[in-house]
Amino acid sequence: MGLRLPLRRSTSFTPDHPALMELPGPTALKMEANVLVMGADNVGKSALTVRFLTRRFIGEYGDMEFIYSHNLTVDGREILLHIWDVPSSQEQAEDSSSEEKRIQWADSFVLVYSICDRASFNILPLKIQVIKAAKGGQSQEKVPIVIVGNKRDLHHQRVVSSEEGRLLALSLDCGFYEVSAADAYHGALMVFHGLAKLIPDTKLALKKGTGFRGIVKTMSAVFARKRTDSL
Ligand SMILES: Nc1nc2c(ncn2[C@@H]2O[C@H](COP(=O)(O)OP(=O)(O)OP(=O)(O)O)[C@@H](O)[C@H]2O)c(=O)[nH]1
Repeated sequence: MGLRLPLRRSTSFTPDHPALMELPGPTALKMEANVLVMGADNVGKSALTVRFLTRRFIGEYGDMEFIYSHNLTVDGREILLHIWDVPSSQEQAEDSSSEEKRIQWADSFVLVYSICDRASFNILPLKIQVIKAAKGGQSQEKVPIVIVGNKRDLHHQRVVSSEEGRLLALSLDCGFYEVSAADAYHGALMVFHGLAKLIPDTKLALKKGTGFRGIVKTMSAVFARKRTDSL
């Protein structure tokens, strides 16, 4: 099977939440960060991402893989987020080294589960352990991770309580949000805004090579070995 690089899309963003109305002053810092959206299949990773980027919920998202670039202003810092949403079908077709390389690419992580799907919640501790092992190493610096319980609108099908989600996040030192990508935009906004707040300036440093060319280069590195294997 041929391998393809994720397409890159840019979106513009005008905050409308009062907390986000802080316009950057002339000395505002411009920074970049890579965000990896992870979780089990069908939990709403694409719905959450697309809701944040476009404010819309379109229902079905297919299997397209994108890196989206999107500006967000947080605490006077203008941050260009590069958000990589990996369809689970893609993940399942890969070996674990691809996931490891994506984790290395990312500075911060959104881990999504569905409140109606216990298994999607149960896999999170292991995923977070893998992320922390790969990113944390010997460093004491906290890895920016938010856990998101999605599909909050389906309360009659709920099998994971809010308390369980909150406790897991607390025990793993992560942010926590419960949202419905289907119902509202602000939950999705709060997820990415909250994540951006967790990213320290040291990780947001103006990194050469995180622009498009850098991403393509990184993606090429991620898939180079597989492409070679498939030749
Ligand atoms: N009721 C409800 N349905 C949702 C919500 N978010 C997503 N969905 C639905 O759940 C299904 C899966 O959503 P996706 O965004 O494609 O999920 P995904 O995690 O990206 O899925 P994969 O492609 O398997 O990785 C779709 O039918 C969505 O319409 C939500 O908040 N509420």
